[in-house]
Amino acid sequence: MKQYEKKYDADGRPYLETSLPGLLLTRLPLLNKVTSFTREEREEFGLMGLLPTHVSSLEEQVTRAYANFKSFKTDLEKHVYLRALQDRSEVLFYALLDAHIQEMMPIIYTPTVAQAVEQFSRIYRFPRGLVVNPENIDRIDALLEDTPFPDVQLIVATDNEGILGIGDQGFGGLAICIGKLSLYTAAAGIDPAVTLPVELDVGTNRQDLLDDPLYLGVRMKRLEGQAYDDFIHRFVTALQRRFPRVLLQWEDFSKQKAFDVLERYRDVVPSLNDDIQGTGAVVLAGLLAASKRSQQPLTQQTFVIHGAGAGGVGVARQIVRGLQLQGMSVEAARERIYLIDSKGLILKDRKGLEPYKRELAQEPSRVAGWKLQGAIPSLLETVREAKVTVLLGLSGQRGAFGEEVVREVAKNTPYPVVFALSNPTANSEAIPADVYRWTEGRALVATGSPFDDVEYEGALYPVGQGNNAFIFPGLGLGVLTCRAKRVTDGMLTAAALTLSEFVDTNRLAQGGLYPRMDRIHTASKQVAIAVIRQAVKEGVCGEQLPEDLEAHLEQRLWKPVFLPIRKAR
Ligand SMILES: NC(=O)c1ccc[n+]([C@@H]2O[C@H](COP(=O)([O-])OP(=O)(O)OC[C@H]3O[C@@H](n4cnc5c(N)ncnc54)[C@H](O)[C@@H]3O)[C@@H](O)[C@H]2O)c1
Ligand SMILES: O=C(O)C[C@H](O)C(=O)O
Ligand SMILES: [Mn+2]
Repeated sequence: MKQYEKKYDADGRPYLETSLPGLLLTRLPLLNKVTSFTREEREEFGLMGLLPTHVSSLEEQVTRAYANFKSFKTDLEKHVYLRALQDRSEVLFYALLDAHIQEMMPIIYTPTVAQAVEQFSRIYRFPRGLVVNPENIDRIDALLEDTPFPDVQLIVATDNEGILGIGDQGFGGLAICIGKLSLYTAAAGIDPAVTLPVELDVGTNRQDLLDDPLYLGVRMKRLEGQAYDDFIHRFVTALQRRFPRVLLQWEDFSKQKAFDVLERYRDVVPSLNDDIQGTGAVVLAGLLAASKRSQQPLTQQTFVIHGAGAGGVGVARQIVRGLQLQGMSVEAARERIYLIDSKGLILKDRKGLEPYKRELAQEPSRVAGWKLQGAIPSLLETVREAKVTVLLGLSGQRGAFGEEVVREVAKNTPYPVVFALSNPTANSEAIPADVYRWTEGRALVATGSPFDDVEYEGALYPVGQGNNAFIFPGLGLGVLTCRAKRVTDGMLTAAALTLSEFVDTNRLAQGGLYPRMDRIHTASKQVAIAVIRQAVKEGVCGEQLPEDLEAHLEQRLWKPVFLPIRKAR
């Protein structure tokens, strides 16, 4: 169904043209102006007696919506309110978000989105996105014909197995795709009408979900092996047929599947895995900012990555690229990175070592002289013996960076770097206030979920949010704008370098390694420009763009304003 067409009047002013009846306009989130339908529109669409007398401005509506938002006590209630608002009027939702991004980001995204995922079958309201499951995959071409908008350019899809740090969530993972796409629009001005969240409902291994009478997903154990691969393959090939230029973001796939799916399709459709690549880029940006702050070159650091899944390995790979740019060989760079999973330090001689961990496993000879309690070095032992200076947490293990470990890092360097990147907040490897205390305020800290700035001994330390949200919206804007055929590693590195330069000097001097969240628009635009320039360099652009990219981007951004609506004649 074509809901509307965007047109321009004789003076070049945009308006929406639709043939739908008035009542439907009040039910469709991209057409609904709520109390802002003008007198002319009310007249033209037969809404005269159906709406309140006063015609509100968008600002008045934002004020009213904000008061409503404030009236809710819990974060989950606030989330439900915002999501319902989004389903009622996208313009109002994004205008409200724009005005209060710092306050509302944690409600639509981490940490509250984790509760929304867990409670999804209880808070469900309106359909949003596409649900693909083993019962309808046979008709995938027909499903893709029925999307609410005919020009899908951007998809976030999940198989729900590794949601944030809370694991297999079955059907509820759709809430993450919705949240990520909201950020694409809020941060990078992507038109909501070209986005589509996709639920790949391939089952769940959570017995409690399967036993829950209210659970909304397919009631079966997860598809695995060939059946899983076939399912994904049918989805991707149907997408290629229907939306050949769509950018596909894989989200919260777990471990081996995350790597397999990314590799299988990254040269087939423009696609990225946010947890592997977006996270890698955002962490490299933070490390470069840390290095600027401490005046200690990246090449002199020794890294521990705690957690060797999509996030951890993605970060390791991107650090290797960062070190290569500074003149190190791949081999030397890999030797600097110690990857730790639930079994301890990953060594090359481990039996049954998963393929995606191999490139980053260390030679056993490198730990031969270490003083160890057991056969495999623990986190603490690795930090001590390898003289680690940078701790990166991507394990989802709450409190994994305890006092002993952090103090040990602080012995090895004047500027210990501690990034507790696991989400949501409850899964954070450390609490920033503790880290500052344990390091006498010397640490350079970042977290995956938002934390308040910390006051320590009279000084204020802003805690930067090291979250891929600083990468994917700008990356997507860049890819869509130049119609890039691929998402390359070079584009992610370019995004990281640009973001690292973006933190202002004052904030950096206080130890803030990422911009404040209310600068995410400007940061995303700069990321987009860097991505486009890199795409041009690598010859993967599908479109020639004008020299003044900033102006070009500015005029193509979707903005939350009510456009006039006219009846199609
Ligand atoms: N800040 C960000 O932008 C960002 C981005 C991606 C992931 N993350 C976070 O990283 C965490 C992991 O996500 P993922 O996508 O890599 O998941 P994943 O399922 O792919 O991998 C999880 C990994 O955690 C590790 N792990 C589990 N228990 C451990 C233990 N006791 N000790 C050490 N390691 C252990 C394992 O190595 C496992 O491979 C999550 O909490 C997620 O929120 C943060
Ligand atoms: O969703 C986030 O907040 C970041 C990341 O993609 C994650 O899985 O934790
Ligand atoms: Mn994720």
